[in-house]
Amino acid sequence: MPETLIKICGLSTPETVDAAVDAGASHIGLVHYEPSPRHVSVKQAAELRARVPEGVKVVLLTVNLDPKETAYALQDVQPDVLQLHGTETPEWIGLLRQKTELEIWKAVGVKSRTSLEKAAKFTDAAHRLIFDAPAGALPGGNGLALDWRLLLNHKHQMPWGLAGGLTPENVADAIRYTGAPLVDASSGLESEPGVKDTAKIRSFCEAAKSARASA
Ligand SMILES: O=C(O)c1ccccc1N[C@@H]1O[C@H](COP(=O)(O)O)[C@@H](O)[C@H]1O
Repeated sequence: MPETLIKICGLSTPETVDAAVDAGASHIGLVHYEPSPRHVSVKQAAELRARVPEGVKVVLLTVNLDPKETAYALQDVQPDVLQLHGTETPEWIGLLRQKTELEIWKAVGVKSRTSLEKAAKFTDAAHRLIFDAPAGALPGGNGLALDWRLLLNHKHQMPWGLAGGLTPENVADAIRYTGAPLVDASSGLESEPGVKDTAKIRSFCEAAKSARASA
């Protein structure tokens, strides 16, 4: 069984970035979205990005950011992946893909099997889908889980990942139940909104790795 990829998102300090790298995360997520308690400016994101060693990928997360701001952020941060967590269309993502070599992930809120079927429209546009709970107070990062049963027997047409309310306590079950090739967590690893807890980051990575080993 291939390794489950682990994305730790919403990191905003050097200490928590280092903790996620040391714990074995494959992806470090930086949220550039002002309404979020995890928002980092382009300058902060570029500084955090610079600490991440080769071999660990950096994901810049934006929400309906306009094309000029997106270009500016990509140029300064130089992420490996751009995660789009708003209502970006396949057409817009397709245009972006023509202009950059970057890997692009599209987050999709899943409330029914229909949501999964509709996500097929991103097949030729994005490189990976991130299945999250439907939007709440924020478009994501609400600590809400989607109904994992919806993913059972779903025929995935492209690479994907599971997000939404993942914690050190439930991530192993999530991996075994859904077979997710990538898990993505943010608010479940915090002591308060926007404040990551390094012990939770470590426990999450350990639990995800042990689930992969026992699957
Ligand atoms: O983390 C945020 O603040 C955020 C803001 C806007 C869009 C997405 C956001 N986070 C992403 O949402 C999912 C699920 O997060 P959670 O584990 O339920 O808190 C994940 O991809 C986060 O990176």
